[in-house]
Amino acid sequence: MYRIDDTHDASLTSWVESANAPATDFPIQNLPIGMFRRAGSAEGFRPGVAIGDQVVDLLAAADAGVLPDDVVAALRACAPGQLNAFMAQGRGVRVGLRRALSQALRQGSAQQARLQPCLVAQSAVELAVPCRIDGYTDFYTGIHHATSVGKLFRPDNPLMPNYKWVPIGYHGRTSSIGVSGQSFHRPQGQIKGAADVPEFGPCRRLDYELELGAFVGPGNPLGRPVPMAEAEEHLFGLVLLNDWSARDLQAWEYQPLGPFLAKNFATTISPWIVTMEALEPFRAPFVRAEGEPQPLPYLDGAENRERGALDLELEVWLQTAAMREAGLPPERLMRSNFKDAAYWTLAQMLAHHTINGCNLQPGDLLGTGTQSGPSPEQGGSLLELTAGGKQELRLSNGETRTFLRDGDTVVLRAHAERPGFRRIGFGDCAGTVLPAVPLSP
Ligand SMILES: O=C(O)/C=C/C(=O)CC(=O)CC(=O)O
Ligand SMILES: [Ca+2]
Ligand SMILES: [Mg+2]
Repeated sequence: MYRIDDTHDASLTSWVESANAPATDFPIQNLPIGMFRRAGSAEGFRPGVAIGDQVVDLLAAADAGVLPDDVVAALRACAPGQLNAFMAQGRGVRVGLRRALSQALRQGSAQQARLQPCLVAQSAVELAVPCRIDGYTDFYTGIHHATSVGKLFRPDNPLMPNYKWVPIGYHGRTSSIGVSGQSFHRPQGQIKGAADVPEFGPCRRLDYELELGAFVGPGNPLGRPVPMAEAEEHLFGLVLLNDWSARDLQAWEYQPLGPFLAKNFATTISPWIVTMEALEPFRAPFVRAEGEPQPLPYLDGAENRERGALDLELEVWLQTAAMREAGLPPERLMRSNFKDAAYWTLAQMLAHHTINGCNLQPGDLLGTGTQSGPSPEQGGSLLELTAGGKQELRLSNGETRTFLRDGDTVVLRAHAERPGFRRIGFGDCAGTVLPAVPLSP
């Protein structure tokens, strides 16, 4: 088990000055991992770590002799643009990288001269989906989201009786997962019309969903469930995830098999994977309130009860085309906290996913489901914030929204903070809606 160590020390500062700014998402205590290349170049994407407004080129750092041998071997085993071989190694190698970089990037480090040439400005790079994602599963752990969306879709039966026993999920699609900066065309399809005869056209109720995505590190062999006591060892780290949703397509198509074309046209993730180690100081007890069903034994465990939850602030911001043209920044629509929103922990999602023998693989992505807070203004989707499209949201520039318009950019943000520790951020997860593509005749 990994616990807080000197890499979390709040007094640590870096010789990369921008990493010491109080508002940075990427202080020396974070060290998230992503895939980058110089903007506009045709070179392969390579592994990097964000520090302040810079990226440490990890292969260059390996050549400079700054990283331990097992870390270097795992990084060199990665195919271009694919972190999977590194992810497969598990916690030991990941902690080795964290400790080595924490030492080398510290103020006063003797390795500064060797590491300095391995830095590239974030403003000069482009980022990619960090690994090959063979499997993507989206859970439904946000109980406030499940209850309010359930009321809209099924007024008599909002929260199904299985909800408090089974971490509900569905298998999503990997081909349309993109990284922050992704833009996508408004989907079109079948929309429920009068008398159960559908209309065809562009989605009129386009929405976002505020989620976290957990990347799997080491996988499990087919037929061998991961017990709760080992589940955390299979988690690599977290990103933000926007599960763009076409609510009108969804309402018509979802019964009986669940989401299909309403959710597979685009999914946007943030580029930097914040490791489980960086989040260590923000673990929180997982408590089931009095009177709630206790998890079945295969979803229960001492470590999960003690520290299965995560204290993470989540936010949704919107920048409309008019705001952009007027030079106005995005505006915050809501905030929630993962520990108040999720009915199941990451470890429970992972253990449940494998209990039937299903094999997870390094680089698989588990979406948490929409993380709405307990009060109505904490909805993690427009569907909730506008009561199903019935109450317009008024923006500070005078515009209104029920659902997304073409040109809208949605930005998800997250950070963890706690007295005595540095604030850890995730960077932006931004995506923009483009107009629907007319069908060719
Ligand atoms: O049928 C329903 O109740 C709703 C299903 C979903 O919206 C699926 C989903 O993406 C769940 C989530 O993000 O929490
Ligand atoms: Ca979702
Ligand atoms: Mg999606």
